[in-house]
Amino acid sequence: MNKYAVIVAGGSGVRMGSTLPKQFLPVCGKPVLWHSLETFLAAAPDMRIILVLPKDHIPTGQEIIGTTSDPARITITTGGETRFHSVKNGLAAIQAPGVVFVHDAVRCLLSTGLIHRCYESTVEKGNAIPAIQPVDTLRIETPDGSQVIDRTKVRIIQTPQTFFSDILQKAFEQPYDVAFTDEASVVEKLGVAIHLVEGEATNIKITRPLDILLAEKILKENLRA
Ligand SMILES: Nc1ccn([C@@H]2O[C@H](COP(=O)(O)OP(=O)(O)OP(=O)(O)O)[C@@H](O)[C@H]2O)c(=O)n1
Ligand SMILES: C[C@](O)(CO)[C@H](O)COP(=O)(O)O
Repeated sequence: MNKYAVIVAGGSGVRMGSTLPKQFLPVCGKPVLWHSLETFLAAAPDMRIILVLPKDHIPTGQEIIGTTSDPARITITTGGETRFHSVKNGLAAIQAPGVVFVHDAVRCLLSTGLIHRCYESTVEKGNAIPAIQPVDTLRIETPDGSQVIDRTKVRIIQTPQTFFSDILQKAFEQPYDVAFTDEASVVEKLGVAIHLVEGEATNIKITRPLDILLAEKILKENLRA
């Protein structure tokens, strides 16, 4: 079956507060984005990657692709106004039916094992959304204050969110809604059931400066293991 990774790197990284968007910042000497590309290239020899980049950073992206182990398997497309629009642009570059992994470029610590788990679960159940359990106590704000909620019923959602291309492309024909914070929310609006798979605690989304330090530490430990 054809395998496509749509790796979205079209954001500006406001919460990181750096001039250079966070996907280009170094972690262990290589750009964040490079680590994500290499893991997808390593996951399957027939994996093709569609990399979604901000318009102004396409030359930087091309340079990074040139330093990967297989630049020929990576094509570039331009990002949009929101993550939804960037994913939609990426999906437009898919030429033939297959399984599609939509992944945040800034979750650069995912393992090939997680990619394989998502693939197998998609083939079996139609889609796969990585999720982990919260470790903190959770409260929801109410008009009177706040109420504790049952954390055993809550999951933290990650990427790669994995689907068959036909359903994903159809879902992304829907008009944009601010409630679309990930692919699962877009596909679910078509009435499709969403299947969670076990995510990884180390599959963090690099968002703030602290996350760069955490990513360095996790990557060094992984390399040692
Ligand atoms: N218009 C956008 C916005 C986000 N993304 C990508 O979606 C992923 C997750 O988004 P997020 O962490 O929110 O990134 P930013 O939007 O860049 O960060 P911020 O919200 O802090 O500005 C990132 O890899 C980001 O580059 C994208 O491709 N296109
Ligand atoms: C897709 C995602 O990473 C799942 O946790 C998340 O929803 C992206 O959110 P952001 O607002 O773009 O950071």
